[in-house]
Parts: sequence; structure tokens; C-alpha cells
Amino acid sequence: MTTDWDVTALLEGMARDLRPLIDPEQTAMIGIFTGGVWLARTLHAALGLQQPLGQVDISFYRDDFSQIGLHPQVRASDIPFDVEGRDLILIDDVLYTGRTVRAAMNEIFDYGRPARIRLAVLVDRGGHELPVTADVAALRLNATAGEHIKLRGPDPLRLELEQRGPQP
Ligand SMILES: O=P(O)(O)OC[C@H]1O[C@H](OP(=O)(O)OP(=O)(O)O)[C@H](O)[C@@H]1O
Ligand SMILES: O=c1cc[nH]c(=O)[nH]1
Repeated sequence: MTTDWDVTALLEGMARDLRPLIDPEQTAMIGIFTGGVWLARTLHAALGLQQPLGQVDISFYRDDFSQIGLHPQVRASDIPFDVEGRDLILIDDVLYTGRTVRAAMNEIFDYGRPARIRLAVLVDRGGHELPVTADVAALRLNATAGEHIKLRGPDPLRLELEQRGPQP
């Protein structure tokens, strides 16, 4: 697959696709640590959202928490607006199995019951294990099990393809 990815252009595409889905006064955005928060900062500004940006760290909510233990850099989640009845845009860098998104939604529901959650990701790499789909994805790939798509940053943001497992 081509790996000549321009993250700035991909972010512009995400903002363009999100614009018709939002009400800048009411819609709120939440980024998932770490890469999702980097992207959400740019998208939040580009879309002129008036609710403050939220962030979630799903380390304690993962369904494989007991297997992988605690991430060395756990940060507190911060949702500085009322979630109840609100339209939310959840941002992450990569959608793979869908377990991170599921965990993020579990955490968000601890704050209240949103009216709607839409998911926007930089890359949907395929391989979903849960019924989670992205409403907006700048890139949709069919990555193999041995390929890992990694967002590095925050400045500059770079999207890289790494080989981490057995080759097909
Ligand atoms: O759909 P999933 O199978 O849950 O995978 C997607 C997640 O994997 C990566 O996070 P990772 O846990 O590797 O941490 P990172 O944010 O530090 O890269 C990525 O940032 C996504 O959040
Ligand atoms: O390719 C992948 C799979 C899971 N998480 C990532 O960040 N990239």
C-alpha cells in the first residue's frame, strides 16, 4: 500500500466531512488519548466549536486491562461540558478492533447520557471485532495483521506504517 500520507491534508478532509454534521454552538468534541487528542485539537479549532474540548484516557476501561496492565502514561479524563443530551464527536487516530472506542463510550456514559455520538478517525484500518464503524474516516485501508499504522506527534504529526508481526 502507498504510505505517502499527508496528515495535514487528511485532517482537512476530516474537517470538511464533519462540518455538515455539527452545530458549532452545541456539538462537543472528545479526543481519545493520545493520538485522538492531538487530532481533536486541530479539528476543534478548524470547526470553530464553542464547547471546550474534552479528552478521555481509556486505560482503566479497556476490556483487556487485566492482560496488558496499566499504560505507563495514564492521564485523567477531562470532559468539561454537560454530556447529558448532547451531540458528541469522538475522535481517534486509528480504528482497528473497535475496543478502544467501546471503552471510550463506556467512560463517556459515566458522565451522562449523550443524545448521539459520532465517530471520526484518521484511519480505519479494517479488522473490526465489534460492531463499531466510523462516520468519518480520512483513510480506509485493509491492513494485514502484521501491519501497524502509527500516528506520531504531536509536532509534526506523522502517520507511519510499521511491520510488527508475521508477514502474510
Ligand atoms: O480499535 P483498537 O483495536 O482498540 O485500536 C485502536 C487504538 O490503538 C491505538 O492506541 P494504543 O492503545 O496503541 O495507544 P496509543 O494511543 O498510545 O498509540 C490507537 O491510538 C487507537 O486508539
Ligand atoms: O494498526 C494499528 C492497530 C491498532 N492501533 C494502532 O494504533 N494501529
